Amino acid sequence: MSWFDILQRSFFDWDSMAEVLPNMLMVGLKNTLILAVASTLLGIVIGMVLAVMGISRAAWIRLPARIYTDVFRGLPAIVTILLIGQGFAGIGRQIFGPSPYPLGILALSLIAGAYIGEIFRAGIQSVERGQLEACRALGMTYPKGMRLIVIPQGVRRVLPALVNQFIGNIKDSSLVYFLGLLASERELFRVGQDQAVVSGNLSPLMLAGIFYLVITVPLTHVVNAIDGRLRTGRRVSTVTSGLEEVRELDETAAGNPSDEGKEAGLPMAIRGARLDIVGLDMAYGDFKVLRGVSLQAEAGTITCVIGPSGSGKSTLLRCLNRLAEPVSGDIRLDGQSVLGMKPDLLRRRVGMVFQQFNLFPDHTAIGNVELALREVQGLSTAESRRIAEERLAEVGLATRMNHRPIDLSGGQQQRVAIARALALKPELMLFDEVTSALDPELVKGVLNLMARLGKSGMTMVVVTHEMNFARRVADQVVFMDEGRVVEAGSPDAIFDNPQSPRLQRFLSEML
Ligand SMILES: Nc1ncnc2c1ncn2[C@@H]1O[C@H](COP(=O)(O)OP(=O)(O)OP(=O)(O)O)[C@@H](O)[C@H]1O
Repeated sequence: MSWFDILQRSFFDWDSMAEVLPNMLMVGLKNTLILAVASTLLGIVIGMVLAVMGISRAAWIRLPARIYTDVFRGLPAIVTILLIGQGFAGIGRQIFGPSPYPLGILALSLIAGAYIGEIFRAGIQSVERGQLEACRALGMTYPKGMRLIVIPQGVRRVLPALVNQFIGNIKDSSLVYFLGLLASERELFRVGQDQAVVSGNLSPLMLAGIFYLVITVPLTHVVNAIDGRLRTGRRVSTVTSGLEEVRELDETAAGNPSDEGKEAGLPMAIRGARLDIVGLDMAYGDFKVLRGVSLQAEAGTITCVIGPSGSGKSTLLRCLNRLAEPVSGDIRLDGQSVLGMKPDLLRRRVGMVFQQFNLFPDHTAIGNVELALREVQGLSTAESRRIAEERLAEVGLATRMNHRPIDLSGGQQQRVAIARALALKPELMLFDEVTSALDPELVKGVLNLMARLGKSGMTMVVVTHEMNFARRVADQVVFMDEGRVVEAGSPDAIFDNPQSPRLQRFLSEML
């Protein structure tokens, strides 16, 4: 007999394969899928609990999750399966009857949970900090921001790794036969192995191997395709030049002529609050970032904060909506101290726009704007949508409401972020270097929008390096250095008649 014939008889004996095929399908495949699906689902539940524990700030919550993960990831799967399957056999019999099958699922889940927990944790921690900050700035509580934005984004990022885990469970399910499964519970491997003994060749086992590959290989490719699609959504190609964007915005402004009490392009009537900051101190550990900052902003005015890098401008802004907590001093909105308010209630009154936009990438432009209206303000879906459409139209994005952030230019993204903050009708708006991340030709559109907003009655505090903007639109300009307000006054006083040598030097470098 030739080598070819010997190999064919051993591995590809069609008769042996045909004989085992019905059993392979009806018993083996069914049981393998039940074992793998059930243990992955239970593993996902265990993994999610472990991941949430693992990112807790409390060490006593993190520690048990760590120990669990180390133990179940460190032990060989077969050891865990035997320890659980045989160690708990008596209890298992009382609960589940003579079948060791449920204990097999439990053992596989405990192992999968340890890996899935680490996968989830890595995914959640890979979501940019700005996403949670944006949630909090919109008035969401920490758990709500995690549930609605951070965890779904993190989980989506690790979808391929989760599928790998499912594939791992399909393969590990072949170890469960060590528990002595009943004939009706045999999985693919066991069916193949038993028949191999009967037929005297390896063909039934080969067929089991082919079944494993038929399940796992296409699955990997399908999930990679789904992952790619989820990552970007349906891409819309819209290349708009920055100059075109400015024209669009100008048209929006002209298309909404001012009514009584309403400004061009921003028909929403806004009532700004008066802001008083009194002797504010803030420190990161021992490092004092703000030192006795005091300043007032009348309702409906624009205050531009300028100063060198590291002077504490962003920190001051973050104290105003309590993304950073001051050490001492006071902040008052219309005379009411914000330090006694619940932060999420305060943030419904104080909107914030960030340098990096921090839009939610999985949501469209309109989805970004309506989310907090629904989830924070509790408005109906229809009402949230109506308001979101209005706000987006006002910032010149009526035709791009269904675009995802990835399909918008930086300037358009920043305008969505402004619309998102405006939708909650804040009394005070904070802008943290909102044009610094934009290409130069996109800056003008955003600045023009902010200038229009400033005329609408909104109180605005704007941290900016755009000196021309500050000179043109600010009611007052505040110069900060080393955590202190060094000089504050009208744009003319600050830019044309600076008093302190530090401001003079700063301006000579900036202008
Ligand atoms: N989370 C933090 N932990 C520790 N130090 C921080 C933190 N955030 C900011 N700082 C430090 O606090 C100081 C003030 O930072 P802040 O961002 O408020 O300054 P800034 O004037 O806004 O600067 P820039 O214009 O560069 O953003 C800097 O020295 C910065 O390194």
